[in-house]
Amino acid sequence: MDTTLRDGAQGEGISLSVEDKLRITAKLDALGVAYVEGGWPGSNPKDVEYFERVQKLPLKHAKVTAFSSTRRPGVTVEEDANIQTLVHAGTKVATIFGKTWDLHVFQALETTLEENLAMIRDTVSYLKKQGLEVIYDAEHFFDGYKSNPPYALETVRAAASAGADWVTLCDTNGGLLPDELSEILGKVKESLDVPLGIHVHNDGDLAVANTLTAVKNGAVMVQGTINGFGERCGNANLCSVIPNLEYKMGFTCLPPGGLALLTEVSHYISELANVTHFSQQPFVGMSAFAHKGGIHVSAVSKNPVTYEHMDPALVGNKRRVLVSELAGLSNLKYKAKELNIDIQFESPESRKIIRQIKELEHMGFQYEGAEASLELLLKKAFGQHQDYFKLESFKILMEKREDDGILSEAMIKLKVGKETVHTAAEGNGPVNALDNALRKALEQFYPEIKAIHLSDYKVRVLDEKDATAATVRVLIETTDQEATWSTVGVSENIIEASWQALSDGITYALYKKYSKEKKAQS
Ligand SMILES: CC(=O)SCCNC(=O)CCNC(=O)[C@H](O)C(C)(C)COP(=O)(O)OP(=O)(O)OC[C@H]1O[C@@H](n2cnc3c(N)ncnc32)[C@H](O)[C@@H]1OP(=O)(O)O
Ligand SMILES: CC(=O)C(=O)O
Repeated sequence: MDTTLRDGAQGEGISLSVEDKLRITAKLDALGVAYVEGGWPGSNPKDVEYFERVQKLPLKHAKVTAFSSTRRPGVTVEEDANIQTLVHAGTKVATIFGKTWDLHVFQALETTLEENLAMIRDTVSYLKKQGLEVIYDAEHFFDGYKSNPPYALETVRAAASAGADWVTLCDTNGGLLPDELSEILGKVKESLDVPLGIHVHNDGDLAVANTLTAVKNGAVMVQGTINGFGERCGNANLCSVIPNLEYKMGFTCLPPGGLALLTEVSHYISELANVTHFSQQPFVGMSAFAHKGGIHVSAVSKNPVTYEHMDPALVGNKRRVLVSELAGLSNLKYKAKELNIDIQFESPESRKIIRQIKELEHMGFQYEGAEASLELLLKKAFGQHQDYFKLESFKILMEKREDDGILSEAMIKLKVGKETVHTAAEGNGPVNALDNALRKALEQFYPEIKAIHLSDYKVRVLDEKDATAATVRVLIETTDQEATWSTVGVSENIIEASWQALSDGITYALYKKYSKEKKAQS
């Protein structure tokens, strides 16, 4: 059961529109998730609209479930607005959370232990009478059990005897240890005969471990979120839970082919949630199968099992090799093959380029984040590059006027083939002016440049103690309709570092286009 749209949306910085929620529901359905918890209709109009519209989605696998608490103390289910909105949400499944922990009964609900049991019973039996499948989430089950074992068991028995189809044990505060979970789950199984689920938070960084332990001990429903989004430190990350269960433990969670969609789904949901995807996320992160150390790459080239716990393709991810100051010849070999560069590996040039990369990284260049600059460097080292233009000079003027803000203007002189071009352009800053002047100069020769734009510009000060004289690294991301590529520049002068990255970005675009055309012709 995926709860990205409900508990995931409780994560700091996550806000999904109705449209986003519908698209995520369809994506989770395509992945093959059995239950999608879509939200809490009694909470806000967005979720009410979602439940209205989700009924029209043609879902193949997923049952959509709506969430709510049990009725409030001292009111009937018919009088409780939350329960009534839940019933009108139009789903066939409802998830209800109720209190297990006596401390919560006294201090959060401010009621009695008996009334809490009645709230659970009344709510579950009412929803069953409405013909709904009911998942009962026992909030704080483990903390409740530690505080008062008989009462904790009584709450879940109340839900089961009222007809709950599932009882989910929750580690709501996320501080549980796997051994504690096994022991308590064992006790629950002795006194409850209903399918058990598990819902854990990640405050002790153990949500995945606890979830796997619960499944090993008999839980048959897992609740979690894509990328582990969720309240505080998040929920059990389904992108880790699913491959561990399927690939390592032999359980089936998704229909055939589902596992291989996991990386795509994880990135898609990050994108819609507007959250940068965590590169080191196990299984689905960009770095999950990225090899940097020369020793690792050497061995992986011989047999990937040497440094990979599984084949990345099984979860739809792929192997990457990074070239940096920690590279050996093996990194270069792998990268050259990937980039289609013809290299004599045992040649002095290969050793020379590795040395050059290490020296450049020592100066502050960073090629693992700037693969386009690396590709150009390798092409140059092996005589396979082409100069599409050559800089003769540039000049930048900046003028601050009292009433008119800051004006930046760049003048640039380039050689393209035998012709010399001289142009000027303004910009809202010196780098923008330089970028505009460079494009203006080149557009008459390479009109395709119009389709290219800068999509990111990052500056990092490398040696802060030198204050304004410090070396800076500029990383630029350039985009056309098809792809995005990154380039790097390093200098004590921010304009020079920007120029290096800018000109590499444009050169790479031209190289990409013309090498594609050359290939098509041959
Ligand atoms: C463990 C979990 O993640 S549970 C899900 C948590 N998610 C959310 O809270 C997000 C959605 N929540 C909301 O939109 C709002 O909190 C609402 C609409 C549900 C309630 O809003 P309000 O009526 O203004 O109440 P408020 O949020 O201040 O307090 C929560 C109330 O629910 C009560 N409550 C808490 N758990 C339960 C429960 N299991 N059964 C019944 N009532 C409960 C609390 O005692 C408190 O009651 P009080 O107002 O009498 O003190
Ligand atoms: C139900 C729920 O979200 C929790 O206990 O964490």
